[in-house]
Amino acid sequence: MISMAKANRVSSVVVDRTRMLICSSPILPRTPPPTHLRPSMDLVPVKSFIPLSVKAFSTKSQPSSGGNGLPERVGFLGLGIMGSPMALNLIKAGHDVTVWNRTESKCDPLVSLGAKYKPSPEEVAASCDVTFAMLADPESAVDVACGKNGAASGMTAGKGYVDVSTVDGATSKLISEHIRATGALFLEAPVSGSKKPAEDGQLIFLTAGDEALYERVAPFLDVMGKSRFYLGDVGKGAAMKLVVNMIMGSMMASFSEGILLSEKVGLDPSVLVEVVSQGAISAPMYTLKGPAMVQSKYPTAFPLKHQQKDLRLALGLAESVSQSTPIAAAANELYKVAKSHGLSDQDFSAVIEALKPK
Ligand SMILES: NC(=O)C1=CN([C@@H]2O[C@H](COP(=O)(O)OP(=O)(O)OC[C@H]3O[C@@H](n4cnc5c(N)ncnc54)[C@H](OP(=O)(O)O)[C@@H]3O)[C@@H](O)[C@H]2O)C=CC1
Ligand SMILES: O=CC(=O)O
Repeated sequence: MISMAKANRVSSVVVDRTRMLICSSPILPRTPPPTHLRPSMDLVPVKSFIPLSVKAFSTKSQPSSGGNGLPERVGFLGLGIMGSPMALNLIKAGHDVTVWNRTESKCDPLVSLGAKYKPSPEEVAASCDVTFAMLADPESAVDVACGKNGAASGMTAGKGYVDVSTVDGATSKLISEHIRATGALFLEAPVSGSKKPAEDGQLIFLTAGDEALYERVAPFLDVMGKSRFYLGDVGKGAAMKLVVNMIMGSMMASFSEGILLSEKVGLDPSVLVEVVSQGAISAPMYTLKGPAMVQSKYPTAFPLKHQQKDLRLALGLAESVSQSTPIAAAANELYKVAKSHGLSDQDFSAVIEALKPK
């Protein structure tokens, strides 16, 4: 179902995976649970632990089968900027997709294209072999997976849960615990790449958790993405994603300062964007967003509130290993100011507004 060119790109990363597994670093030290993980939350209790049987699944990435020879039924929870195009690509590729979203109306376009609808995460999980979740933040990811009528309540042995939201490692481990207690398998698989790569099936998956599930869902990841990395134990995928987005948030803050400084000293900021694009610090992100930023336009691809969330979580990760991150800490403050100016739902490039005199 994927083109040969795409298949080749994907397979080259899979070969590299062996090296990545060998190079993986020790597990990070434990950190105190964040507020949304504390016991006051209305979570469905973890059932008694059922040992995993990785032998239950093939270690080959295809064919995609629910273990009964029939095609896997795929669930998708969370149809925001990212989840909608990801689920759409699965439908377009001919998969049997069942969707749920908190705001039900967002399911309609996908249902009109052939998706099934279920009224709760639990019912999606119960009716599907593998369920993906693409949710806003740690709180919503935990609620949808482990809360009342959450996905874990519909999980049983033989099923799989793949959380592609950007969350911290502690959140991912909590969700993993709830899912695995049902006998099902868990994979965290946050994505690098924004709205357009999601639409184009060009995301980069940063996965960790049950390797048998990684192999099993590889055909789906290959529909939605251009490459995939398997990084080891639960938490490693979350950590990789947070480090990448920490760098990205600082880059955007620095670019914003440059645009405004160039303007103030009488340079044309559009020329600055062009100069940057031709040199060693060129980045697709600058080329894509720079021209609009110069015109004070921020069409939302990656909401600013999510970038600030990622910086916050990355700073927590850094603190847990006593790694100094002063640049990211300063950038985080800037995104917080931007949020206080009502820019949460704008693209994260709107952080430049926080540097303008009000
Ligand atoms: N946009 C991007 O460029 C990228 C985003 N990401 C990450 O992917 C995730 C999703 O991002 P994106 O699609 O942009 O975000 P959106 O804000 O567009 O969508 C968020 C989704 O989460 C749901 N949601 C939020 N709160 C709750 C809740 N309490 N209970 C149930 N569902 C809830 C929303 O439901 P509803 O529709 O009802 O509001 C919606 O489906 C985030 O973790 C983000 O950091 C990763 C890579 C790129
Ligand atoms: O998380 C955002 C992205 O562009 O990647």
